[in-house]
Amino acid sequence: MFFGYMFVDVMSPLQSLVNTKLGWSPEAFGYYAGAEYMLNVFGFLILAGIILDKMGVRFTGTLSASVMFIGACIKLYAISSLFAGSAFDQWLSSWWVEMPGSAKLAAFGFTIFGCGCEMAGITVSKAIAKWFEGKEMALAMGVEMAIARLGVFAVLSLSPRLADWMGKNDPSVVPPVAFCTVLLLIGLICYVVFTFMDTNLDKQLGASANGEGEEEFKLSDVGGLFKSRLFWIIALLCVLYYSAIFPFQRFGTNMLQCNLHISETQAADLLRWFPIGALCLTPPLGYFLDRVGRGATMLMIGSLLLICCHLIFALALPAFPSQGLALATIIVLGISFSLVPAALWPSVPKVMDSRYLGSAYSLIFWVQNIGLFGIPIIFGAMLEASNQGVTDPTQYDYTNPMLLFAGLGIVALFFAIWLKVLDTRNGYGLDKPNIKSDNDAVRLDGEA
Ligand SMILES: NCCCC[C@H](NC(=O)[C@@H](N)CC(=O)O)C(=O)O
Repeated sequence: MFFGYMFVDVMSPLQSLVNTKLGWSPEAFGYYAGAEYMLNVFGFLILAGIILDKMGVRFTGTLSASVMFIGACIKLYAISSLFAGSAFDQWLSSWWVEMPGSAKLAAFGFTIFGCGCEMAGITVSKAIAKWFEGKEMALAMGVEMAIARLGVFAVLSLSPRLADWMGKNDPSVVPPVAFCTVLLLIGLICYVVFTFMDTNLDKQLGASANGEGEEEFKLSDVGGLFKSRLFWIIALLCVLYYSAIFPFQRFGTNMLQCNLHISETQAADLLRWFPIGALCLTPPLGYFLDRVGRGATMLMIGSLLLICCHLIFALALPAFPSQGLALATIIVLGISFSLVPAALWPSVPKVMDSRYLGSAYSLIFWVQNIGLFGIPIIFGAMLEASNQGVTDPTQYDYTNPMLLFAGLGIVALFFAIWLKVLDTRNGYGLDKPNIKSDNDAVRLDGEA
């Protein structure tokens, strides 16, 4: 997940470079960014859930890491000089001309990568549930997410610098993307190593031949989930919250550059503190959740902080272009980005039957992906509409698109409050600790 998240955001700090070098408009960049989720939105994630439940974490993880690598290779080719000016490029550029050929092919590669990455996301959640059942599951998920955030931090730091690899006078998008593609290959090898460890775990547990697939995926469970009010509250909270987070990560560098009138590298250096805040806080919050609880409250506070931060970016930062204000807001947004993920993902097993937990995760990811696909496109279009006639990509006005993020946060807060009310009324235990008694622990020490 570390290398996967690096690849997801490798182009985020390079928006203006991509604009000048490859001719991608903000709208084209928005389409490219949304492409990661396209096939997932059109049902791939549901299929991924079925594959995961049928084939288990070893097969699905290896498959997803391979798909991520293949998608990355396509994207690398799309932005390279090998593709530029080729007959394929000319043909791709000849239709839907607002979207250059390189952007179309890169978006296609990103779509393939996105299928692998999201499949890996649900597989990792299921693997953690398998390895840490009855133990510190929230802490384990928190550490996994922290490692992923470290990847975002690393890539925001490295990407602009790698772009200058050939010299500051001739920056290029190719070195950072090539670097992250190689990392994905290393990630695939790491997962293959994990499959041997997982086989050993099954042997230790005396599990059946493949030790997996206990939770059969039933289509009727999907129907049941769609009829569940609780499922929709969680899924909608998830999509609204994350739609104001991940797309922000992608456009944030340019937003800071435009508001603060600083270089791309300086802006990326500021933005990288956002995942760092989340990196530091998500594991301790997972630990807290395992032992003390307060998951539903954390979801409310996290949504509230999100709204405040995006309102500051939209309204206060253009009026008071201070790096200090930007940094403080980024850090608070990082705190919000710890509270909600730390509480959200371990809450799902509390309210969903373990029989269809894998399917529940994949369906929540699916609903979430619809937002992650659509919002960057809407955001890019709003940015373009608010900046008619602006040709310099460092002079955009980000007020309206940032207000969109704040609006998403307001609706997310509404769902967080609703969840808290239902939890108080029906006693789902979302505010209760995960670990009831250390004596209940199973799996790692093999004792029931
Ligand atoms: N094991 C993964 C838990 C979910 C982590 C969560 N990621 C997502 O929700 C992804 N579907 C989003 C994406 O890949 O863009 C996170 O907080 O990072």
